Amino acid sequence: MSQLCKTYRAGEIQTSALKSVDLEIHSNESLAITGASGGGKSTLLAVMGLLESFDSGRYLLNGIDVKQLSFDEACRIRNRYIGFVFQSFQLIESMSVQDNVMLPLRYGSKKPVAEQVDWVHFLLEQVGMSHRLTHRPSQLSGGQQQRVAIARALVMQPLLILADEPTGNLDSKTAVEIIDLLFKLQSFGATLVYVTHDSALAEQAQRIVQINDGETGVAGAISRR
Ligand SMILES: Nc1ncnc2c1ncn2[C@@H]1O[C@H](COP(=O)(O)OP(=O)(O)OP(=O)(O)O)[C@@H](O)[C@H]1O
Repeated sequence: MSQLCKTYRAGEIQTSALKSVDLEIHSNESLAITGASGGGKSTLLAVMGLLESFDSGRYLLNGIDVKQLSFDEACRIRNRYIGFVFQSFQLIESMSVQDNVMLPLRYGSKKPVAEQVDWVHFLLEQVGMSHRLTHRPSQLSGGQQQRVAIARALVMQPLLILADEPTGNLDSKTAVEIIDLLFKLQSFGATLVYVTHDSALAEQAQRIVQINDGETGVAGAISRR
């Protein structure tokens, strides 16, 4: 993305969240986004994940010019290629663990239901949650909820995993386990981008980008490896 700008508008109030962001992310790399509170990290992640629009600048996602996408095309690409993990897990309370993970398949997969169920069970096994298939999210610990959210993020085999403070609500031991899990996914070929305030967690990424006051630093990204 280059010279990307985003202003939130609510009536008379305008907040310039991204003023000029230049960022190139390579396939299969891991990138941590850090910076001061209110600097635009979550907004940047939301724009990257096609959850938020932007006003000006250019964003090419896997060669696709995002500005040219219709709403429906953006939804389809988001569901098919991008997996999200949020600080607050964002699981649907009225659904079981299994149904939460299955949800993206309902809209984006033509596989027979039996195959979908097998795939969901396999993923839940990978994140250590296959023993809680029928539980509701509130019946799980924070770390368990995040594991389920990660299984849901993976169910469409996304090329890009976007995680916004994925460990923000977890104790430090569980945080390390969750970050390790995210890196395991990256090692299978996905690109991993995560926002964190925790400098130790940020330093595990191949690159760290600082965003403050809506702008990436003068050097853009700091190369770590
Ligand atoms: N939905 C919204 N409507 C209006 N302004 C918003 C909205 N979301 C964020 N902002 C504003 O945009 C700016 C960037 O917010 P953002 O949440 O992206 O920052 P952040 O770096 O993720 O912050 P934090 O580290 O505190 O989570 C802030 O000034 C914020 O007040």
